[in-house]
Amino acid sequence: MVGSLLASATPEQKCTAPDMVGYDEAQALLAACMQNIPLLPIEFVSIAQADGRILAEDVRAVMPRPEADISAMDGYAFRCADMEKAGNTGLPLAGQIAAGDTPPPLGQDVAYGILTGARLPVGADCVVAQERASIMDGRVHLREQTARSGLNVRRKGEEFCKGDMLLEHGQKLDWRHLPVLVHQGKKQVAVYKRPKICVVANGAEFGATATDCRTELNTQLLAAMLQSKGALVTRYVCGSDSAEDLHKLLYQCVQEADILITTGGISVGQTDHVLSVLNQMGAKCLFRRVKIRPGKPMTVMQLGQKMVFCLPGNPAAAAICAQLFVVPFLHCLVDEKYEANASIATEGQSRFSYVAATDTTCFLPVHFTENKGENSISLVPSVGASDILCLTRATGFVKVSAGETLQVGDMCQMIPFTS
Ligand SMILES: Nc1nc2c(c(=O)[nH]1)N[C@H]1C(S)=C(S)[C@@H](COP(=O)(O)OP(=O)(O)OC[C@H]3O[C@@H](n4cnc5c(N)ncnc54)[C@H](O)[C@@H]3O)O[C@H]1N2
Ligand code: MOO
Repeated sequence: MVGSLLASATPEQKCTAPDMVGYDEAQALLAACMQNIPLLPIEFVSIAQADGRILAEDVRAVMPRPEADISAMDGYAFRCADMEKAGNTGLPLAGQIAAGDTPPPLGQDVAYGILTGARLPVGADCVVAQERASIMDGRVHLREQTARSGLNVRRKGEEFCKGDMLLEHGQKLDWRHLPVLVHQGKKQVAVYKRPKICVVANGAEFGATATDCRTELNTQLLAAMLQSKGALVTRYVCGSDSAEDLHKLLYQCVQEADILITTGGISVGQTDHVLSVLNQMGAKCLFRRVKIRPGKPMTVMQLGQKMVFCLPGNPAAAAICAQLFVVPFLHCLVDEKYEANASIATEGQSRFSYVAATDTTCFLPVHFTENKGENSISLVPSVGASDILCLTRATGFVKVSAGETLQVGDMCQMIPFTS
């Protein structure tokens, strides 16, 4: 089998689109293509189902929080000026207010017992904790503490006022955002539909008949990465080197997914069928191969309205290419603008030097540390594009553009890995 493959070596997979484009050109081609791709449709889900979804509306406060002046302590509420005037005689206790009660307005020269979370009577402007007061003959006396206006009061609107922007469109929702939505009385929230993605690995080394069997890794890696961006991912493996098998699988995936991602089989080897199979299916290349390391075989195609990202097979290359091209693409489906590496880069001083070849933009796994206000970025040792352990040691990557040199001590930008 090995002999026959070498003997019958055929020309590499063909594509009429720009081949071996520079990194910036690849990003520009993708950005231009994005202009014709509509945002994802919107759907309404209950708050209980909103975790992990991307918000498709701006949420402004329809009510303030706190909704009224609220006691922050179990104690006594009164008007400061009344207590000051009363001095040693204290103020008579006019009643008790618990959370959930609607108290009557505060009368002149009286105090109320009040519990944490209870609404202050209109007219009261402070609360003294019960351990800092004493009751004698039904009157409240202060111990050691002088009252001041605002003491132990959670002021109406101190967290936010009616009309304030609470959550912005495009926000990925998690447990932190749900109380805000619930507080605003929302039963449902507008979110973007999850794009359906099929991630397809291929290679006979992952099949049951392989004599030198390998463990397929990339579909797990990519599914986790893209699910965290709001996508619904299904994983498939074509465990053979047959173009027909791959064709069948990709055809099925096109029926079920909005976006296709392949990994492996996109280089120039005899069994790299991804490009030719997709071509046969009618897909057109946006760009074929990029002058980057890792990830040179990275190819993007369009099959009708559907995008197909053909990632390299080497796991670290697949991961970096997904971060560079697929994650910004997903971000763009819920935002109007395409931004490569939309995540905010972190600046630090390089602890290493690196010279990028004149024609290749390099992406290096790095570790970011902060010590006494000094940000450092160190190179994570890696044996190359197949290295999976280096990904666990790295917090992100640094781009060194083609022909550029990074020196020790230079300021550089780490693009953090998105989870
Ligand atoms: N003559 C040339 N050979 C290669 C070139 C080249 O330009 N000329 N490019 C090299 C580069 S760079 C890369 S990257 C690889 C990528 O090739 P493919 O994307 O076609 O990937 P495969 O050949 O299928 O696999 C490469 C490597 O990765 C392993 N792999 C593949 N898929 C997975 C997976 N899902 N999980 C785990 N590991 C996977 C596979 O077993 C191979 O070891 O091509 C170079 N060759
Ligand atoms: O470009 Mo490849 O991804 O280095 O092995």
